[in-house]
Amino acid sequence: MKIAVIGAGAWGSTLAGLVRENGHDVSIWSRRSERSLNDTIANAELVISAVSMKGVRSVIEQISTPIPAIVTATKGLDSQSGSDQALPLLPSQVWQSAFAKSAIAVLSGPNLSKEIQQGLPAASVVASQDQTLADQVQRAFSSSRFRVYTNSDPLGVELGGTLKNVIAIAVGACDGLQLGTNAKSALVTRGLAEMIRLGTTWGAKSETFYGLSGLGDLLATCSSALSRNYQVGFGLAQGRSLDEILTNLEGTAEGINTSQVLVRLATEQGISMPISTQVDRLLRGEITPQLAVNELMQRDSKPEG
Ligand SMILES: NC(=O)C1=CN([C@@H]2O[C@H](COP(=O)(O)OP(=O)(O)OC[C@H]3O[C@@H](n4cnc5c(N)ncnc54)[C@H](OP(=O)(O)O)[C@@H]3O)[C@@H](O)[C@H]2O)C=CC1
Ligand SMILES: O=C(CO)COP(=O)(O)O
Repeated sequence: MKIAVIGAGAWGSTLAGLVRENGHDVSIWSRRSERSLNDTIANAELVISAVSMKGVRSVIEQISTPIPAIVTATKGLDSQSGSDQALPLLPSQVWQSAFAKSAIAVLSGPNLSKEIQQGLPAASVVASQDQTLADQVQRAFSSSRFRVYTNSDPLGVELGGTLKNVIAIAVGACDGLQLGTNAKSALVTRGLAEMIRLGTTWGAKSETFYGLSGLGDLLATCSSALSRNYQVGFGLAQGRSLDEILTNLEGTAEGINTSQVLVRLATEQGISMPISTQVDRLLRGEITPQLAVNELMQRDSKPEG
């Protein structure tokens, strides 16, 4: 297949490597490429977008050629949408609104790019309402070291990968404060409950969040110092400023933008997101990591659920 990958960051380069290894004809575009974006994607049967959320709209605006099928691997929420109770758009929805006729799939899962680049085994999920596309993408990526499942709940798959980044910041802070394994397990579990509460209110299936793109990615991101989101939380707990952390961070931590968009809308909609709310306050410099822990521990007693 002729495949074009947009974005030559950590994830775009890794994804390009996976499909190239499977014998596909792969071209990759970045802002530093000499070849234009439109030339790069012309005649591609599949376009894979792995740009960070802040680049999605600007990339789309540059495209003037039709695209038959798009796979988006971005994990974020669009900050230009989602006011007055309207839901913020997910990356696939931004693509779909610009390319109404294109088939769209999302790729998400516990996929720390550095481990995949080292050749370590991993699994992922491709979700689409178009089963033919999901099957095609599954075949394009599957190998003895990259196992791909299909899923028919793209909204749940995309939200899982997006929301877990906020929880990973919380867990990074928990580890930075050396609060122990019990606290970390509680955060991950209650974080998942929060993801499911919001996700199902927004229309995703609860069971999707127990799969690779939800719980799977939550576990990967919350247990690895390779995660940029985890590193942000860890650094804040060690007393470093967000500016200093971002200056030294290798790559994008989507949870920062996601928490802002998410918490604003969850508050408007009356959806309880206590962990995400404390992460948002922490990132805004409104609270210290230790005070955020105190606030979470001293919330009103309630049944689990
Ligand atoms: N790294 C990982 O392990 C994984 C990352 N992801 C997700 O993939 C996305 C990209 O992550 P990653 O590659 O790690 O991040 P990097 O920081 O390594 O790369 C950022 C990417 O976004 C592009 N980009 C950023 N701003 C713009 C802009 N204004 N216009 C156009 N392009 C822009 C960059 O383009 P350019 O190439 O031109 O510099 C680059 O390709 C994120 O949403 C992330 O959550 C998902 C799974 C795993
Ligand atoms: O999404 C990821 C792993 O699945 C990458 O996590 P970070 O963006 O936190 O590095």
